[in-house]
Amino acid sequence: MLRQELQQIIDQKTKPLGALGQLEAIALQVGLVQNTSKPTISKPHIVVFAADHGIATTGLVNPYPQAVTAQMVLNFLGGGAAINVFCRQHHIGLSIVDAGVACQWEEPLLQDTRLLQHKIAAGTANYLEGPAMTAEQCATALHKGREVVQQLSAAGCNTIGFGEMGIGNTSSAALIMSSLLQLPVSECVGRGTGADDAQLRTKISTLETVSRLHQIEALHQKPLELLQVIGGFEIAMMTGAYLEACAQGLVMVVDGFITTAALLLARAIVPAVVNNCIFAHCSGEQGHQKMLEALGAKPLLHLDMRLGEGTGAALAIPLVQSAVLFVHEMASFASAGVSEKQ
Ligand SMILES: Cc1cc2ncn([C@H]3O[C@H](COP(=O)(O)O)[C@@H](O)[C@H]3O)c2cc1C
Ligand SMILES: O=C(O)c1cccnc1
Repeated sequence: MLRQELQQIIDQKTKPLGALGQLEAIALQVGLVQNTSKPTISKPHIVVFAADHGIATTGLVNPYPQAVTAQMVLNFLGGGAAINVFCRQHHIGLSIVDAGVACQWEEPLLQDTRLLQHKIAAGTANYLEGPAMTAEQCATALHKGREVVQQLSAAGCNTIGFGEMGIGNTSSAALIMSSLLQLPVSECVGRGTGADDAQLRTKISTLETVSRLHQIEALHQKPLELLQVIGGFEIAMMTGAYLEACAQGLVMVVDGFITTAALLLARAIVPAVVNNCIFAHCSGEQGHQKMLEALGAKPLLHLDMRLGEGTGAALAIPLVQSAVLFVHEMASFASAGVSEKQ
């Protein structure tokens, strides 16, 4: 049995039993995902999906203006965002996807292959007024997310993390969490990019209205409908991306609040998707810890980060690499002539 074989390899390394803690669990998990006693991390990659949210034009749920989404996409392409810094530091590949940013790019950006152009529409519709997207838009977004992962997998990437950029998307994530975990909206909504007390009260009451309007409580076994009525294009593409990464046998490193909400959707569609997931960190966004508990996840890092973009995943990928490297490179008690426990 592979599990026993891997455990034995780990236990025979020159260290007290279990002394590499969570790294040992990760080594075992990566071996099982890759179905080998010699796990490897090759071409680790982060994909940032960017899209706008109709609700963000109201200013009821987001401290920053909608225009920041497009501005941050330009910042990603210019190499100046946090995710750029961490990916450069750790030699992680980075792709930026326009899933539905509310702007018209001009030349030469339209020809710039570093921005994957999968714009479904210029932002979702405002879900205070109706469904965020049509069923067709939702299906197309899921499919595009799958395609992005297929291409990376075909190019030799076996470890992937997802990030997002979309002003207002902590609201979609909170509604997804509320429905799928059957929790009151108020327990799922956090301050996002920094709502003050008054803004937080408005955000909660607005999202409670949305929850009633679309009866999201009743959609907990209908993840696609839920995604369609209150989701975002970046969240839909991430959901498809998780499903494809699972189908391709990739290791997935899960980032923060919004990316975990997309994973909750993917899990509602294919429960086994979580077997391939390593949880990078516990975000400072209220609600993330409860999401992680619901998934039975033990995040690697606790840094009070609440940024998104895949930043937590980028910081955790080196730890996953360390876990795999010790399996390959550490001596065993026998090979190094070290005495075992009496
Ligand atoms: C400059 C800036 C850079 C960011 N990078 C990620 N986010 C994060 O904040 C947004 C969600 O928060 P909310 O729901 O409160 O709008 C997302 O775009 C997320 O990725 C950013 C937000 C800002 C302002
Ligand atoms: O945890 C996250 O991913 C997060 C939290 C707040 C704002 N944006 C992202």
